[in-house]
Amino acid sequence: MSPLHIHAEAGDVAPFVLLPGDPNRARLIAETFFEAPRPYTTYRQLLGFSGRYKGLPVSVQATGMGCPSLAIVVEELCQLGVHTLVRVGTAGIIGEGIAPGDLIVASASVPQEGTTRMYLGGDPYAPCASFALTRALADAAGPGVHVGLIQTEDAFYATQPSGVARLRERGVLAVEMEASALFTLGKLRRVETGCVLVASNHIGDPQFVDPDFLRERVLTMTEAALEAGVHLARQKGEL
Ligand SMILES: O=P(O)(O)O[C@H]1O[C@H](CO)[C@@H](O)[C@H]1O
Ligand SMILES: O=c1cc[nH]c(=O)[nH]1
Repeated sequence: MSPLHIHAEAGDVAPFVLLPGDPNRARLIAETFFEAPRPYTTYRQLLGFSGRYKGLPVSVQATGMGCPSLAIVVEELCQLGVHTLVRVGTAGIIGEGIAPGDLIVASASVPQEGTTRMYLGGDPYAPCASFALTRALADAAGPGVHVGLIQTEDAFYATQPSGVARLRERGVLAVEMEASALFTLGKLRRVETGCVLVASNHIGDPQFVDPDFLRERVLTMTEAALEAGVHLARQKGEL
């Protein structure tokens, strides 16, 4: 039976899934990288596509913006039998030395959001990504990648330039809106999770980087995520 929001059956979705927030990015990824891409869900514009990359069965599934939407999508993907979930997102720059377009692999994320709090009944927790997947993402992203702590937030416009120094002092590299709930659900549902991001703006910038440049960097990020999946599948003898 199909879950409530991801209108798909077991077998429609590959065990390895990329998770962009933006549905147009999901389509771009499927059309650019997948052999024989096929859509499996369009409900609420949470677009999902499956195909193959270098022989590896892969899917890309839009999560929408924010942890509540991501959590619905991740729960339902778990019901459909996935084992690895990689967020491929965009993020605002906090860390020194990070430039627009740079890639960031999140090893953990400060859960400045209500979804993780609700799952854990308010208990303190440290949402972190799966180690082997994170290492594979960092290796595939190559020289210049930033690896470390990020922060996940509910309110895009609440973080202002005046708040950057405080987060920077704590070692936060970037802010975005989904990773901590993904990492938390990964632990709760026993699936592997990782996150790679493109730095899309400085905090407080009235605009994101140039759309053509962002598109090019999104494709570079996505290729790294897919290569990490291929690497891990080969390591496990699945490819
Ligand atoms: O580009 P995506 O993956 O949507 O990620 C970032 O962009 C959105 C905000 O513009 C939020 O979802 C944030 O996490
Ligand atoms: O959450 C986000 C995502 C991109 N850029 C930001 O400034 N914040």
